[in-house]
Amino acid sequence: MAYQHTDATLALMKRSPVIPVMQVIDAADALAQTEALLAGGLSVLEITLRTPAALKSIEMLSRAFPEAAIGAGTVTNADQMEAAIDAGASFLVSPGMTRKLLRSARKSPVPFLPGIATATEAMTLYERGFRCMKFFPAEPAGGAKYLSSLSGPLPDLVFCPTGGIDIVKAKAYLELKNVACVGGSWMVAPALIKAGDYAAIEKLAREAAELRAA
Ligand SMILES: O=C(O)C(=O)C[C@H](O)[C@H](O)COP(=O)(O)O
Repeated sequence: MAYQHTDATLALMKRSPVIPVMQVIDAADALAQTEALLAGGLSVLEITLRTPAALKSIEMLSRAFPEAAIGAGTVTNADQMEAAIDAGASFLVSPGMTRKLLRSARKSPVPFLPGIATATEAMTLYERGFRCMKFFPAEPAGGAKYLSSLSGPLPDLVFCPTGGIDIVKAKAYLELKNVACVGGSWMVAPALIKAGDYAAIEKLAREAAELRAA
């Protein structure tokens, strides 16, 4: 059975060439990061559920910035999926996929982007009706060359590579025909956040927003 949010997932992936993968410290930081990223032209934002402030931030940001797509990342179990949806996340991302997550995704009102790192995992998801997937961890798993090799036998699949990507690598991934967008944290690096350098975040976001998928 085709995954019901496939078209919505694809539209989301095509909305922006880069999805920033954010770790938020607190509400003030979440707000400042989001303002900088939006000012730079990136409007699909993934807040990882890796910090205690994540869920509350998703709730606050999705109210404050209805023009942006505020999603939840690092969704590794069904309870987190439910909590992220309750907080108002407009999409959900996982580094992988489990049976339970896929079952919950079928009931979710918002798109879910599951992760794969091998041809077998990609085929398993395809068998379950998914066409859109995260390729994680992109660089350690084989990089652009590896992902490009999947497009021959698996031409219907569309990927968002994430993990170890910077602006230069992002450009190479976006040239692949099976890539719609890339994910990464380089424009919201912990050092920039620690220094409160939101101007640099805006500048890096602008540079990322100017990249284009082939
Ligand atoms: O949290 C998740 O859902 C993940 O899958 C991991 C993140 O996407 C990567 O940590 C981002 O990669 P970097 O750009 O190398 O920091």
